[in-house]
Amino acid sequence: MTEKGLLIVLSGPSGVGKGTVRQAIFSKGERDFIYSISATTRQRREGEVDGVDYFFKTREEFEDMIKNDQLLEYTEYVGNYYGTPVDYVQKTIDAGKDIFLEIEVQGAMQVKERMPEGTYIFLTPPNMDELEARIVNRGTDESPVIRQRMEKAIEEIELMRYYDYAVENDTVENAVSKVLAIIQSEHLKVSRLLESKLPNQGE
Ligand SMILES: Nc1ncnc2c1ncn2[C@@H]1O[C@H](COP(=O)(O)OP(=O)(O)OP(=O)(O)O)[C@@H](O)[C@H]1O
Ligand SMILES: Nc1nc2c(ncn2[C@@H]2O[C@H](COP(=O)(O)O)[C@@H](O)[C@H]2O)c(=O)[nH]1
Repeated sequence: MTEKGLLIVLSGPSGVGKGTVRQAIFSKGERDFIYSISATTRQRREGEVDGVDYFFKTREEFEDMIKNDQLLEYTEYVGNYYGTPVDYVQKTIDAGKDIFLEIEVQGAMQVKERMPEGTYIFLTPPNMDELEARIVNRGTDESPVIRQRMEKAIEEIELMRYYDYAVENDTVENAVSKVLAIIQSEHLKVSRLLESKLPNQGE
């Protein structure tokens, strides 16, 4: 039996460092991880590339994706749609590769309903002042949007209990090693399960 890839959902409030931690994990090159590129109707930020950071869509295009069942999950977050194209996720897992979804909490809960076998990791900030400082220092959002993101963050942290793991992103290095340890242990669980299903070689 071929081992399927893991579905890894890295979630947590905006600005906590999901992207930073995920990129640091990918650049270590320890496994052949794949990133699930989301679709969004949000305006492209300076430096963002269509098809690399996001698939940038109009609202009409996004609503067509919803109608055509092309999304594993989607949500409206601070005035824009965000969603995960389903085909790519399924094909990657079937090909035996691990796929990372970097998404907010409402979407993560939808994925958990559909794919409970996934690994759900919630990244937490050391405290709320540090979270706000990270969003402000990133310099990508105006004050009203920062306020909305911080209000959302309080609601999102309430839902942390529905995740399999919580990892504090105090330093990127610490968070990366904790997430990698979780993935390694999830792989071990899958391998042991597969071994237990093989016919006994000694018989
Ligand atoms: N451990 C850390 N210590 C200090 N700063 C950090 C840490 N991790 C990330 N940052 C910084 O915090 C800011 C937000 O990080 P990042 O964009 O990765 O967050 P995110 O959770 O992916 O945000 P979003 O969900 O809005 O895309 C960035 O400027 C990043 O450099
Ligand atoms: N439910 C989903 N949330 C997503 C997806 N892609 C990104 N996100 C999350 O949205 C917020 C805002 O992102 P930003 O790029 O505007 O800062 C953040 O928490 C992202 O993780 C998705 O496909 N589905």
